[in-house]
Amino acid sequence: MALRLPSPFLAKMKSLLGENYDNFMKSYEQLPYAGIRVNTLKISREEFLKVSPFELEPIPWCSTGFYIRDGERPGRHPYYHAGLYYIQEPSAMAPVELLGVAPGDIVLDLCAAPGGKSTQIAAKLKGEGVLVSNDLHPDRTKALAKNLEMYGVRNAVVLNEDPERIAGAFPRFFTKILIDAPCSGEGMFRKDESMLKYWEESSPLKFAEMQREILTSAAKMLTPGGRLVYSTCTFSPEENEGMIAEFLNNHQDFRLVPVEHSDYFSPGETKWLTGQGHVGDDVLIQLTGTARLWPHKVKGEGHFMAVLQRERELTSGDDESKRAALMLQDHSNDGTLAVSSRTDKPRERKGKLSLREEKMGQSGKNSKSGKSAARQQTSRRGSGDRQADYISIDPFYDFIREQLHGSLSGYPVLYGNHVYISSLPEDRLKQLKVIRPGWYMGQLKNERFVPGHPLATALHPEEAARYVSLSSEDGEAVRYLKGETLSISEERVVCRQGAEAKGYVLVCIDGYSAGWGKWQAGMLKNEYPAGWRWTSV
Ligand SMILES: C[S@@+](CC[C@H](N)C(=O)[O-])C[C@H]1O[C@@H](n2cnc3c(N)ncnc32)[C@H](O)[C@@H]1O
Repeated sequence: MALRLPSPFLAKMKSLLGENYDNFMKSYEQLPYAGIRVNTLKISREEFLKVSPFELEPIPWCSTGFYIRDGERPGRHPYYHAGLYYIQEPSAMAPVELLGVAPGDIVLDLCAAPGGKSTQIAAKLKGEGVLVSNDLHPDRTKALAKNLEMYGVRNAVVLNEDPERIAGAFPRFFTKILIDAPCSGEGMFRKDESMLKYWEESSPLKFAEMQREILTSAAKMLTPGGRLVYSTCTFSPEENEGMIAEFLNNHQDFRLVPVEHSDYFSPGETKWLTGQGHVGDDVLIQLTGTARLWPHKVKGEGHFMAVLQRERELTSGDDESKRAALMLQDHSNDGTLAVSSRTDKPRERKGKLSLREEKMGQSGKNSKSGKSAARQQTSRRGSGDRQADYISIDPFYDFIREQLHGSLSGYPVLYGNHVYISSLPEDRLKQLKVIRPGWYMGQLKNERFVPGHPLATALHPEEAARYVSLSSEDGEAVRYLKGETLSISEERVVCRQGAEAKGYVLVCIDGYSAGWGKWQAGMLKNEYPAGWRWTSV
């Protein structure tokens, strides 16, 4: 059925596009393009090209992105569950490519759910540096956290906050910021018809209001010399060139970094700004350096991107960014731990961490209830006992020493009896609504440590004491993903020197980690979490 586009939208596009309008309209006669992006945290691009179950065509603006043929079902392959690729609309892969992320960067993805761009940023960080992924909407942060876990990201913190509150906690802190802004979604009508339901003539102005606030908060968090990419999937000038013009007018210490225009990156439309208030000539010239992806010019949906940079000159406010860089360079001098399976337990902590008073997902404003939860735990364990406020983390250290090979670096954080390794010190997150303070290790239970699923998905087989690899082709992998117990002979359990086959096993699909199992006497007990299971027939 043909797409029924709202007539005020069509009239607007006609007046904006003039002679290009007919070409633009023809794009709605085509099917949207489907894409996947290789997750290089788990597999290299070259390896993926060798094992890909799909016919791939490179996406010109993203070296790890590929078009797949219409009708393919990439969500129904075991490699999807092993996190080898992310299913992503091709144009949506462009903004992160312009952010220039390098390992060691301190990155904020401010409007991040469900995590397409966060997983792309994480792949570029290669596990070094910090990724803070935030979304305002609590429900959407669940999908965000799950995707970061599925794709084996070790150094992400997930927040559910208003950007202005994050700005209060992290002034001039981030070297890179992405704002993939909430927008009127005009560029996605072909891909996602449901966007049409919410569109009204007034939508662009409504969203512009939100975007203005988000940009203003983000500006406070960027280090001097840092880079900010602003992107939308809409055509309206108020949300795009107009928003950036206003931002540059109000932020004299920012300049636009021009995007190199090409067959696919078209220049920003400065002539559309007429009547949008005063825009100086200097700003107008800069704005041509923004970029648009047009559905009638590229194989992808409509997108807009602007790259902004904060001037580098040193001011007194630099102290915080310098501290951030130092903090990341040295985890060892401030009471935090470099957790390594090859070294002994750090002595200064005596194997214990104090219980955190707030519970997961509770912000400073809810900390009262967090306190009472902690108190209840204390009283259950007996008042007057000085140990009552403490939980032994020893079983966790025992687990990593016995089961893992290699080093895990970061700040160990306890939320209740849940252990995380965070890329930020715990006190940096104190006042914020934290969904995940870091990489989830597992749970301390009855003086034992039960490893969590995200610990497994981010490991490589050589880091585990033992692993077993299931084939994606003979149905065994799907049976594991469905939660079945498998019969696995002892010879198939690959053990690190000195380890016996019995115990926790990293379960891999064609050599790529997917979850835990527990092997004993020829049987692999399934530890794949119920909520993640393969449900299609
Ligand atoms: C375009 S979507 C982001 C898509 C995401 N970047 C990705 O690649 O998967 C915009 C997101 O902004 C979130 N959002 C809306 N208002 C926000 C605000 N004021 N601050 C932060 N996030 C906001 C929405 O919940 C939505 O998830």
